[in-house]
Amino acid sequence: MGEIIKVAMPKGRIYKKASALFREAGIQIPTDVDESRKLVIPLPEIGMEFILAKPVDVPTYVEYGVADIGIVGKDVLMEENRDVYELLDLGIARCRMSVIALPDWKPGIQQRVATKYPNVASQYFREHGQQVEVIKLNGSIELAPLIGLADRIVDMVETGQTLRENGLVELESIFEITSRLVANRVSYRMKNAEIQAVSDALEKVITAKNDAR
Ligand SMILES: Nc1ncnc2c1ncn2[C@@H]1O[C@H](COP(=O)(O)OP(=O)(O)OP(=O)(O)O)[C@@H](O)[C@H]1O
Ligand SMILES: O=P(O)(O)OC[C@H]1O[C@H](OP(=O)(O)OP(=O)(O)O)[C@H](O)[C@@H]1O
Repeated sequence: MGEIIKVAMPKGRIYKKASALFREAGIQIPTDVDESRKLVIPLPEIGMEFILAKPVDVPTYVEYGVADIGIVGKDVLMEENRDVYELLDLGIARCRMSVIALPDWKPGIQQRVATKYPNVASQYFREHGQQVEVIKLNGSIELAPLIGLADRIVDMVETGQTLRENGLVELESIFEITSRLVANRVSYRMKNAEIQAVSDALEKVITAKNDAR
């Protein structure tokens, strides 16, 4: 028997997609974690222990080594800038990070930008030589231009439904987002066989899916 791998799993929309992927890879992880309030879930039968975390905190648990591996969106990795080893692009929870505004938006001096991703937004506007004031929000970002808090927002677009229903337009897509498998750098060395086996099993399923496209 190998060592137990501690896995930081994000609660919410990624969990559902990730659990489906794990199961396709032959790793029978539970699908009903949302129905319980339990946060640490021992799964000795598959050599794992799940830590159910808020998505944005996953890289923190992995960097500090309290989780050996984790699943997290590229958006969070870009924003949090934690020292973790990115093992695999899982290809799930696909969306993009974009700059968004009302259709009549015009460039101006010292504009305000609202976002859940202040580091990503600040870097983007710095690189584009635009001076903006970045305002951090925690959700419903699309509200900000509608009610005059900000001129533009930086947020995720998946289907575009939120934009359409609020009369907003995408000015530019900054980068593509999918969920990633990440590992703690020390764990990756110490529990290499176990972690690599999980990564390989997932990669096989992802490659088969890509080939079928
Ligand atoms: N509309 C979307 N389509 C696809 N993936 C998305 C979408 N929105 C977010 N994601 C991905 O899912 C991750 C988690 O999003 P989710 O909405 O579950 O959590 P959250 O809003 O950060 O957390 P919480 O709801 O607990 O505050 C994001 O970091 C991103 O990678
Ligand atoms: O293009 P769409 O398919 O409409 O998806 C994009 C929306 O999904 C995310 O919001 P989420 O559901 O996480 O809500 P919140 O960030 O406002 O809490 C994102 O912040 C957008 O608002």
